[in-house]
Amino acid sequence: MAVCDEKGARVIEFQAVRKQYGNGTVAVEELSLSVPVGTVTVLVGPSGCGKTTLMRMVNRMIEPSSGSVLVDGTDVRQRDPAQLRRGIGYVIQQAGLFPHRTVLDNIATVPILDGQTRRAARARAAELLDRVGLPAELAKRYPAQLSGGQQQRVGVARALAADPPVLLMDEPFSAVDPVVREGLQDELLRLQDELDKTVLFVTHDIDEAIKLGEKVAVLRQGGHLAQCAEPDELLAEPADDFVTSFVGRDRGYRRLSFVDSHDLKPRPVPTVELGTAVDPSDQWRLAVDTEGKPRGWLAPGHGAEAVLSEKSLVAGGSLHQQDGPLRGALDAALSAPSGQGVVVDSEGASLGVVTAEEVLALLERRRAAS
Ligand SMILES: Nc1ncnc2c1ncn2[C@@H]1O[C@H](COP(=O)(O)OP(=O)(O)OP(=O)(O)O)[C@@H](O)[C@H]1O
Repeated sequence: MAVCDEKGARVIEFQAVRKQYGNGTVAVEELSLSVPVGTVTVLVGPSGCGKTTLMRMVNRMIEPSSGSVLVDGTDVRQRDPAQLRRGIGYVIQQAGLFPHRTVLDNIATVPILDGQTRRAARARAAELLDRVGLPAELAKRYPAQLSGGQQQRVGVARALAADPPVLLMDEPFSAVDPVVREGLQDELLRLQDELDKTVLFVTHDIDEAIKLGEKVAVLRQGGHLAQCAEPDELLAEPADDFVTSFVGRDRGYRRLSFVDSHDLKPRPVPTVELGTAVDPSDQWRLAVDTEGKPRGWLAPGHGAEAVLSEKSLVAGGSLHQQDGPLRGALDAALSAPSGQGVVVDSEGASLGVVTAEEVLALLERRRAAS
């Protein structure tokens, strides 16, 4: 049986928990898993594999048939459910907001129940609105007057309002489109950097799991824990055929997200500055602004303009942040019209270029060295 057993403090601990529903369905089968303090642990697996059941056992919305769930070292059965839930934020798909309360009052609900004055709770709610990246003018709107992504942000703000040490998030971003979803994921990572909550996050999307989880627990049908590992390890060494097929065919490429690029050396590239005169050339040249930030490429044969303007340029590819994950470097090279990925510093100024060949050669050298 795969077990996720960290040394050190754990906030949530599942000890041989099993759940069989009244109709005989075994949703979770003798599963042990611990969620370390201050980490994001993701439960991922196909539909019906028991993720939600497992998560809801933490706040006693569902009771296990056998085994125990501990929060902060105490069996949750010894805790009063209402009191237990105050210390556990809960975010669900479609946000689950109260439709007849304004955004601000939705966020302030739990602190008011907790005994805060309406004024203090609303002030805190306004602060949280800002923290989850929503403009203050949305405060007086009702949930139906928000987009799906905005509603999800309000859902996250509401869960954070009582400042709970633990957050349960059940497919919170699955109802929004991929672009909004990516924004919400980035926001969660940024918030987590500041807040250091212990988060148990459920998704059926392996990409989301790998992006968000410091630990990823892969479940398979019948609530079996197939593997629990850091994302990099999951991609590098899937425990069995099920995990291999679940993490997908392009896992080699995706794994580059966890490989650093500190020894990748950008090469100098011929550059031309926007707004200046340029001569013709048979090479691709990188166009930059006065601060050295890339603005696009000037194709071979172009030039001889009195003043170089944006309309002469071919749009550039993605940019690779110096020392960022190697996937970014390969992507920059593959997406650039010149085949040369631009490496930028923290200010966004160009440091030079790398080709896909150079990225692969670096990987080869590292492999040989290890
Ligand atoms: N109240 C219930 N009574 C009987 N069976 C249930 C009940 N709730 C869930 N199940 C069953 O238990 C299994 C696990 O369900 P659960 O909702 O935990 O899975 P899940 O992994 O969260 O699925 P999804 O990704 O589709 O939300 C499923 O087979 C489901 O049909």
